Amino acid sequence: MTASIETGIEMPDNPTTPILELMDVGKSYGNVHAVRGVNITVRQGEVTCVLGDNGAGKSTLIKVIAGLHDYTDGEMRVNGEIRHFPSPRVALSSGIATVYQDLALAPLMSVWRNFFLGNEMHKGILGTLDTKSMKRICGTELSKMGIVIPDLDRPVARLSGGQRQCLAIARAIYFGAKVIILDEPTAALGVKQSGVVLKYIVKARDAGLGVIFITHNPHHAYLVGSHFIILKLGRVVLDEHRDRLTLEQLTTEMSGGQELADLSHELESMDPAKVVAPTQGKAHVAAPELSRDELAEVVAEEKETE
Ligand SMILES: Nc1ncnc2c1ncn2[C@@H]1O[C@H](COP(=O)(O)OP(=O)(O)OP(=O)(O)O)[C@@H](O)[C@H]1O
Repeated sequence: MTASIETGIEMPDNPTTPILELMDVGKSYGNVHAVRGVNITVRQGEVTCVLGDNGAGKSTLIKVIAGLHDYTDGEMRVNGEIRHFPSPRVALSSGIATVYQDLALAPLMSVWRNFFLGNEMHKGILGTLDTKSMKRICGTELSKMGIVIPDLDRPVARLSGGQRQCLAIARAIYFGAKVIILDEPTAALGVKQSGVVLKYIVKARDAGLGVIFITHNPHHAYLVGSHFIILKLGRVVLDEHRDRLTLEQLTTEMSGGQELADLSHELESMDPAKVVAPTQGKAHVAAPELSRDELAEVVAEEKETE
């Protein structure tokens, strides 16, 4: 193992060995197959984007990698070794950190207290809190990753959503993450704040981490992603590297891809004269108009079948 100069994070000696690999991984809850046959390779210095609609299996995938649930099929390898994590703590000690949407920050506590929450530094025989060192390290780590928070005593509740996300990510990196899973980090943010987080994802990537970016948003994913996986009903329906995929293709695939194309053809083939504009909130299709002769034919046919 070697340590990255920037972050002090241990990296595999052979950089070609993926940090994390899922091979045909499946997870069932009783009869419900939440994910099936999932293959994902996460490498250091790459952002792997996992996209999918509601119910696609994203949360289940996070839970499997983060050690909340064990997988029921396939293999998960960390640095080439097959692993089953019995708990999130074990996943974390193996360098896999997850930043959930609720961030696990204490809003009324200061920035530096949150940075060290659960990992406080102590000094002297009385074991008093080493406030000075914690503030110094917190400031250095945040500025190393390009986050400027002038007052580290400020309560976290007074930071912007983007800054809070970055603080949670910086904390995970400082405490040894090699793979960082970001659960929809831009979902609740506006454009500017999303930009703050996306820049930070790039910084984490450039510091040599393997980033798994879970999102609904193909535009955000495409700005930072090295490769893209779309899950649908628990299966991988797209797995492509950036150089083989355009934003347009990714957006189309995310919004339904082939299904939308089929629907579009179906709609185009419908006679517009037979589709009536919505009336009082209800769309209806007009009954086909028949000529007198056609009507007589239909009546005759119906009589025959009676
Ligand atoms: N604990 C559980 N027990 C039974 N079924 C579950 C459980 N958790 C998830 N599922 C099912 O597994 C499938 C995938 O759910 P999952 O929550 O992983 O999807 P998701 O992509 O994260 O969706 P969302 O974006 O809505 O959170 C769904 O059909 C869901 O109902």
